[in-house]
Amino acid sequence: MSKNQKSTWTTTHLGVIVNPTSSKGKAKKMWPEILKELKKNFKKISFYFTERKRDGFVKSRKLIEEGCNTILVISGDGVINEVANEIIKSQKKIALAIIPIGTGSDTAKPIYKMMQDKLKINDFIRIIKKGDLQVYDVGKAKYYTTKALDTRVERYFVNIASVGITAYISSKVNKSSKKLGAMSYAWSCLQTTTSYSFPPTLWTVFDRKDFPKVENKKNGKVEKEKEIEIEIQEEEEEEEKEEEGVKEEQEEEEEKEKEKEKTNLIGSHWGMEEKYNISPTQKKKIAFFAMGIGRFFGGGMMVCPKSIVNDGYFDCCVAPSVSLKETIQIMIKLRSGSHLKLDGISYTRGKGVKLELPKSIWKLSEKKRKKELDNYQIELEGEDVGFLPAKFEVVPKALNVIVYKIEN
Ligand SMILES: Nc1ncnc2c1ncn2[C@@H]1O[C@H](COP(=O)(O)OP(=O)(O)OP(=O)(O)O)[C@@H](O)[C@H]1O
Repeated sequence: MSKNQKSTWTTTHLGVIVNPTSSKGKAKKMWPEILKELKKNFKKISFYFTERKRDGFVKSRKLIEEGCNTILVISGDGVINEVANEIIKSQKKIALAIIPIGTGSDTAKPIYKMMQDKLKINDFIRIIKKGDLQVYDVGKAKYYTTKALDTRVERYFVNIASVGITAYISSKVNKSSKKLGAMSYAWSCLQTTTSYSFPPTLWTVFDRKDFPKVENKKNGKVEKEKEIEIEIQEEEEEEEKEEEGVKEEQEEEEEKEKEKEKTNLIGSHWGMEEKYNISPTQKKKIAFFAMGIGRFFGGGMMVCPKSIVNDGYFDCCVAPSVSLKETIQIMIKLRSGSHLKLDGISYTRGKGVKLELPKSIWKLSEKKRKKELDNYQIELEGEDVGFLPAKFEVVPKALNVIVYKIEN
């Protein structure tokens, strides 16, 4: 295998998964033409349409059982994620290929070196047949799927995972008809920025590796990190003052004990500490925390512009909670990746990340806590999948992807 971990792959049995609903039915319309071309190039083809949400998991398991050695996904990021999960879990050497037809299609952007919009069906098929295979790291996320925080699952991601306003936006976009196409994200972003309450969040990066410092430019200034930093300690003290006199001393003691038990049970110790070097836990009100194997999310926002798909690290980008105007400024700069120059943006690498809820959340009534958890959602490849607390780890070189290589 060459230095950049590329090799050539011959597809002997091609499996295809088509999401007929992705990009408002575009994949379904294009399928007859795609199938005709595929038949000219591949001897053995099996294919399925996804019939409902999460059907990508089921249909890709079928293709793996049928012995396919390449699975081509014709869809957006959501179904790509489902198929990638089954390929990784199978532990078989199966190549993932993509014809990106989705609303956002962010996963495919590094794979096709941003050329995907210029490529025609024939080009995609030629690339898949040529079989330039690249090894990808993937992320493994462990999080809660219910607001009662009683069900915990693991799921892989091949592009970006994030929490904060970005996950909140994803949940809004996914509930919408996506009728504005890629603009759906921008529209929901504008609507959400005015209604989202930026919550205090705790995060720990494991095996942290910092980039050399980027100089801040005056015209791109947002409030200094120091100014927006909210110490959770202060908040807790304030809340405690408010609570003073409301509860009997004994009741308070009992509550503290219960709280301790609960935070110990939920996400406070997930075995990351033994495995990696720990950096100090940060406590801040944030706009978002994104960690990337890939570079893009939200339909073309380059949140992790320095990310390398197989360096063994997540690129972690943390945006502070600032004013509405400045949040919009960050969102605009995300399109070109120039947000890294803004004050208050933190950008580092790590092999693992732990994201936790502030302790103050346990002082809320169950009803209020469940409502507050809307601000602590997690999105993987644009799908809102669950809630904090959560841990994320890089699984190095876990997936083989057929990529576009510029030919001389
Ligand atoms: N036949 C179907 N009916 C309803 N939902 C489906 C169907 N097939 C797949 N899904 C679900 O649709 C969601 C979105 O799919 P996908 O990501 O492929 O398209 P998209 O939303 O247009 O693109 P992107 O994620 O790139 O914005 C996924 O959660 C998937 O499970």
